[in-house]
Amino acid sequence: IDDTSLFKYVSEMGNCSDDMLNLDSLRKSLVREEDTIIFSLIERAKYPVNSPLYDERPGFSGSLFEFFVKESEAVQAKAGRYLSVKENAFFPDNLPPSLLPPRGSQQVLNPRGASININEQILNMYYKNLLPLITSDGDDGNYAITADRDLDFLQALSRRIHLGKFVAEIKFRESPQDYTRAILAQDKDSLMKLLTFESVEEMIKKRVEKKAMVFGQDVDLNENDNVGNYKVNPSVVSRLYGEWVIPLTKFVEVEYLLCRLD
Ligand SMILES: O=C(O)C(=O)C[C@]1(C(=O)O)C=C[C@@H](O)C=C1
Repeated sequence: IDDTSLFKYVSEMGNCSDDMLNLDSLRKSLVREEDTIIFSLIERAKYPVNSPLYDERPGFSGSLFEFFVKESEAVQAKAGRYLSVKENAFFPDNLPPSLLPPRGSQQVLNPRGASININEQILNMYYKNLLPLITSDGDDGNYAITADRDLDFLQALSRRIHLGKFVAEIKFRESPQDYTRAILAQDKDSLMKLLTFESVEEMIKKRVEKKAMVFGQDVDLNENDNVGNYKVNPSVVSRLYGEWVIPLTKFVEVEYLLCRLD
């Protein structure tokens, strides 16, 4: 792709928001999403694992949790949630249409890349790795509120991870030549190397651990009373980012770039 066609592509993007096209401000959005993710993790960790919520149940064609998510997503779809390219449903098939009209198209992304949805992978990671790590054993019967906390947490994770599409778009626009070479060769390893900044990743892992200490401490009026008492183990939050959030964001970035020139 030469500079002229890149310029044409960028100018055709028309009314895209500046915030989504600048790596610094997009990174600020990722930092803000950390707060949402950590608070929703703390909220979910208040309840035990409540495993019957996730078991197949007669009458629900799946688990109670799946039923809860599908019904919640249907309401949110009607209220326009999925009109935003930043939102991806966990069960996107058969969602009802929005009752609100679309809010002016934001065609920042390549249309094929924009439709990438790895929520199935996020959900599997959640059941298999995350829930056992952040919850205690047990069943207190509070299934509806537990499912509500799960969904909040999952939506925050999903939003953060799928912002990788925007990060990838910006990176492509910043170095079109380097990326084009790797995209034409469909070379995932080179793409992964090009988009990786290890120092940024290290900083994120340290910052989320610190945020977990600050957000998760017990606050009372006697100073120093609760030092070291946290609602979730801060190292679990750093692990969450190091093992899942950042790798899945990078996976989305690579998938996006692979179809960027389609
Ligand atoms: O900030 C970036 O450059 C990103 O691509 C995002 C991100 C992340 O997931 O936080 C992913 C890859 C980079 O190595 C650093 C950070």
